[in-house]
Amino acid sequence: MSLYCGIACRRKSFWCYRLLSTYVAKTRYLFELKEDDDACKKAQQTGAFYLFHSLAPLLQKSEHQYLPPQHSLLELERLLRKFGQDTQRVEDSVLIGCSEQHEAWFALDLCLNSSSSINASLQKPEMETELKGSFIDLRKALFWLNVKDASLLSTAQALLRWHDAHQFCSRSGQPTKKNMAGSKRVCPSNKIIYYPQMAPVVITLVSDGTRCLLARQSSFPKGMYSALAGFCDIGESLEEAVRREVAEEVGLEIERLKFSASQHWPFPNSSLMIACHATVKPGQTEIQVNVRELEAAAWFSHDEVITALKRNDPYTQQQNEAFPFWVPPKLAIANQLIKEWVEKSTYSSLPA
Ligand SMILES: NC(=O)C1=CN([C@@H]2O[C@H](COP(=O)(O)OP(=O)(O)OC[C@H]3O[C@@H](n4cnc5c(N)ncnc54)[C@H](OP(=O)(O)O)[C@@H]3O)[C@@H](O)[C@H]2O)C=CC1
Ligand SMILES: [Mg+2]
Repeated sequence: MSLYCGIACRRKSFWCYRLLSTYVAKTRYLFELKEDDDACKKAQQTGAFYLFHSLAPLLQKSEHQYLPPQHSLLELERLLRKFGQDTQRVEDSVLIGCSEQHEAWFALDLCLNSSSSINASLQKPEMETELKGSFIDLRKALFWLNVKDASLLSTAQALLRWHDAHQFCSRSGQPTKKNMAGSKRVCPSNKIIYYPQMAPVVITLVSDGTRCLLARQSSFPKGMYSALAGFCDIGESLEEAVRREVAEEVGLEIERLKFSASQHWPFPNSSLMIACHATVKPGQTEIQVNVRELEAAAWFSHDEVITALKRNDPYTQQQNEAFPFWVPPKLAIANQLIKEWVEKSTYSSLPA
């Protein structure tokens, strides 16, 4: 009897998928592909591949949107041959999800980890012509992609980057070997298993009751302000990390904290963003910017924030000299926090 669902029908697969809900069946199928290299290799035969070049996803423009094209295994092998690469490179691909019909989705970077990466790098324009698309920086692409594709490509980029950066065992110095799905790497000499990692990051929208606090780093695109964010230190709870980050960055003490949501964020090295709302102690609103961390921080009114939320796609708006105040794109959790604050302030200002 199956350990997981009590169904006595283990055959070739781990479980009898027929008897499970669509979501559970999909989850169990992905689990099987991660655990079983043969099942994963088999899934590649009927799977779909998303292509990257130096971590930039391939996108095609169609009417008013950008879409990441899918390639079958046969098409991918033809392309690899055409680009002078070994078809064995398919095994460098990573599993990133599957459809409800169990078509497995993989991602492969045509440049990273290629034995001829210099050639692959030079060939980029030829590849783009052949593929009828462009490899676009993911930070920019996030403005143009729908939620589903953005999430899939973010996972893919994070996983491809992790594999590229973890090719050697930190104990033995020997090359590590990826499993077929790319859910782990193993050192053949000492059997140490390495799993892809995410760094926990807190992101907090601080409010004084009528205004919210937004800040910018010098590395942000011009005019963009976001909620305060910071990596959790070893040994800290989520609450301690938020309290410390707010004190460190803007010199304020927070009073109340409320969890909002979380999000995987692929930049710079895969973070788990944990988003919260916080309030400061009454009357204690004087900001002291830590200039080693931030370029500027300020309180913004409800109306200013509403105007900023309406300014989307600043990459196409930066035509003139002046850069208006704007906030991170819809797909960033900072945007969600800011929207929640605006909605809450709007409702609370309505007469009872
Ligand atoms: N999705 C969203 O809505 C948003 C996401 N973010 C993300 O949040 C993250 C954290 O924000 P940020 O304000 O930069 O963080 P911090 O305020 O913690 O400052 C970053 C500094 O912390 C150091 N650091 C400590 N631990 C790590 C680690 N595990 N990885 C990388 N750097 C570390 C780095 O120092 P050094 O560089 O000297 O090594 C870096 O300069 C960013 O990666 C950003 O992309 C931010 C805002 C919005
Ligand atoms: Mg910070």
